[in-house]
Amino acid sequence: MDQRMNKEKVKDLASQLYAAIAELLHKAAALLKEHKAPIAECLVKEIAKPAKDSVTEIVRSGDLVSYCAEEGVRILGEGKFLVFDSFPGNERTKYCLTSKIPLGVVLAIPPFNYPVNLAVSKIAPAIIAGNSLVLKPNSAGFPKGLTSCITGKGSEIGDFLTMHPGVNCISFTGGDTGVAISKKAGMVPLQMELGGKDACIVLEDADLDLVAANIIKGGFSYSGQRCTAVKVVLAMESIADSLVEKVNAKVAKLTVGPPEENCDITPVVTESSANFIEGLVMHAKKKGATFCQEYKRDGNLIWPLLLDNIRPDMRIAWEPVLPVIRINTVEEGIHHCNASNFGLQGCVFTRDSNKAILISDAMESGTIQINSAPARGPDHFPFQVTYNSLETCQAIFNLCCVWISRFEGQWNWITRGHQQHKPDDQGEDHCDQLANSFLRHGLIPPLTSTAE
Ligand SMILES: NC(=O)C1=CN([C@@H]2O[C@H](COP(=O)(O)OP(=O)(O)OC[C@H]3O[C@@H](n4cnc5c(N)ncnc54)[C@H](OP(=O)(O)O)[C@@H]3O)[C@@H](O)[C@H]2O)C=CC1
Ligand SMILES: O=C(O)[C@H](O)COP(=O)(O)O
Repeated sequence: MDQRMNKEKVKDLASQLYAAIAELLHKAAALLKEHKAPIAECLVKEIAKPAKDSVTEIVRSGDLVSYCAEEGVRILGEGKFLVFDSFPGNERTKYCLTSKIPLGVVLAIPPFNYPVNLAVSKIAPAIIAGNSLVLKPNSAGFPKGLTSCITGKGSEIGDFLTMHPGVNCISFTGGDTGVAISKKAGMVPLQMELGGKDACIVLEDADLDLVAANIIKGGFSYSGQRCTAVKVVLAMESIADSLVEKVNAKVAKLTVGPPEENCDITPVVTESSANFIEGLVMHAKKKGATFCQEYKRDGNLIWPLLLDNIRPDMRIAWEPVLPVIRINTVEEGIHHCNASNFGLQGCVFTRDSNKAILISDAMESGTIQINSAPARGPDHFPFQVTYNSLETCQAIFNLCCVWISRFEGQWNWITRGHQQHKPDDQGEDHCDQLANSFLRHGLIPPLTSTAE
């Protein structure tokens, strides 16, 4: 009896769910912004992100949480209404209503480089859509059970989490690890944002001052460790000398040192990262690349370096090291860009808008910026990717499809369409799952048995 009453209560609450969660998210956003200074300090200490960029990341994350709350209530409130006779051979005897329902438990795994922003970009959409969430590695501020945090090394606990039968969706951002996860995870929806090899194609007619400024911003901010960093410059031979000169002049002005002092270039995240970069630099040197600056390293701190006359047979370096490949035709540039499997973003610099559009179309990357460096933000813009960067979309819900038959003047609800969630060990049905979801959200009190 109590169970039934609670299920009724769940139905009553359904219309309030999104609005109630949106309120929680707005509170979380306000908390994030209120505590931006101590949280940013953690980023400075843990990942050596320059202090001002760390604060920006927290503020931007707060804004994103609020944005998800606002958009979520609108988007999730929308459904579809289809009529049977819109497909050949049918009469209007049936209708179909679709709405969105939660997937269940979402496992969120963000990377090191935007630990707050890329965590909230998974948390907020999952939560507003009515899911509960397990985050590796951090989370706070929601009712008990709605979000959980499991810390540990990915190499040790990763398989346990990603192959856990209670997980209904995995939202991952990182490198090749995502490819391995996709092979192990089985039949759960995956949202993957993986690495990018973002190319910057520069044509003869480009505004070279603008290009140089964007190469510096795109290639060297957070020491080149953004997935949207410019990773290779593909410059037409006729302007390459002039462009390299302008970029070099700006590289010389970059400050190098600790994140606390807001230096432009700060230590890369781990010693193994620094060793990896050094390996690539040494390989390029052996193969005859032109070093525009002296290669300099102190521990994990690597001074910014532009490597000119890079050829495709060199294992091209990135992070605070930026390679320049000189090209003679646009086709050559497109070919180098498309040789990578990591088509996250790219950019084209030219004054010719027709060419810009044609080249953008030919570049096999999710997003191409014209006359501007690659960037994910503003965070509400679509962030499309191709190939091993995989599909990206942070909205997390199932489409709940309801067919309605009109039969002899009556409306019959005949089926509830697909639900991709895995039933748990207790064989929860959809309504139980919703009820438990509400419980987890703290929107209804726990069931108490009055039967005895
Ligand atoms: N496309 C995009 O939007 C973005 C992509 N990136 C990419 O992320 C990469 C850098 O981030 P990084 O953190 O080094 O990436 P990794 O792929 O190494 O790690 C990403 C996350 O996965 C965890 N992990 C590691 N092994 C496993 C496993 N077996 N199962 C489950 N989880 C696991 C890591 O935990 P642990 O740290 O404990 O190992 C970490 O939390 C770069 O390639 C960058 O291009 C970064 C930002 C945005
Ligand atoms: O994916 C990343 O590395 C960050 O989300 C980059 O965001 P940005 O390009 O807006 O700095």
